[in-house]
Amino acid sequence: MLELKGINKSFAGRQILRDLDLTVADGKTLAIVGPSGVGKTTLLRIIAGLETADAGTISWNGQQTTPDDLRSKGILGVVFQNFGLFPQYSVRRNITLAPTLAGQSQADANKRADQLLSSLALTDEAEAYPYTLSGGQKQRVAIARALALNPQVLLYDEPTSALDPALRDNVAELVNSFKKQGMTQVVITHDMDFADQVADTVFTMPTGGKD
Ligand SMILES: Nc1ncnc2c1ncn2[C@@H]1O[C@H](COP(=O)(O)OP(=O)(O)OP(=O)(O)O)[C@@H](O)[C@H]1O
Repeated sequence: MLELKGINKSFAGRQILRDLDLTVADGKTLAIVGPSGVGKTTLLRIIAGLETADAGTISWNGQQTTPDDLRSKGILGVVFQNFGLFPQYSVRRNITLAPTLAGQSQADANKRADQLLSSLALTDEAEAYPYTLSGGQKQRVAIARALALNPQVLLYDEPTSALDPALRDNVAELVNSFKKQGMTQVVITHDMDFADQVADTVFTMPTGGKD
């Protein structure tokens, strides 16, 4: 179980998050919703270790931890809003880069990447470069990359915002299929229909943080 307690964050003296508590139950999908500017991405960046909270704690299975630890141990995988793919690398290399940097052999990383590519209907794109892919394909590569380290929690930032509306249902199907496999997922979204399709629990960001 991932737990955040008393998270505070200000930018230039303006408080965005105030004493925010959040619990992500194992095997469930939590949607974090709220209007633009309320601090959803800031919260995700704090969980992912890309931003530092001014105060508050993060625990994993009851033990206090740090976002860096969660990511370096491969507990947490993040799917970024604009996919964050490395343009200079093939799809397969995008997926194997983190595992090989973490010490896996290239052969093992390739094997896992090929399994993921197959399960996400991307086998034919393995050698392609990101710029040649459609939005939906880029999204699935970003998901494959986040899954490559076998995370226990998958975090998505606005997974439908860069997609054609018709592709939203595909992403919802994927999220729901990962749930069936036992994955814990956190989805940041302003798309309430998408939240309804995937979420066990919807957490509405409090707007009280802003001065
Ligand atoms: N690095 C930063 N420096 C200064 N202000 C920032 C920084 N990052 C975010 N903010 C401010 O914090 C507030 C919350 O931003 P955030 O991106 O977290 O909101 P959001 O809820 O994700 O919005 P959206 O749905 O539009 O993406 C905004 O007012 C934003 O301008």
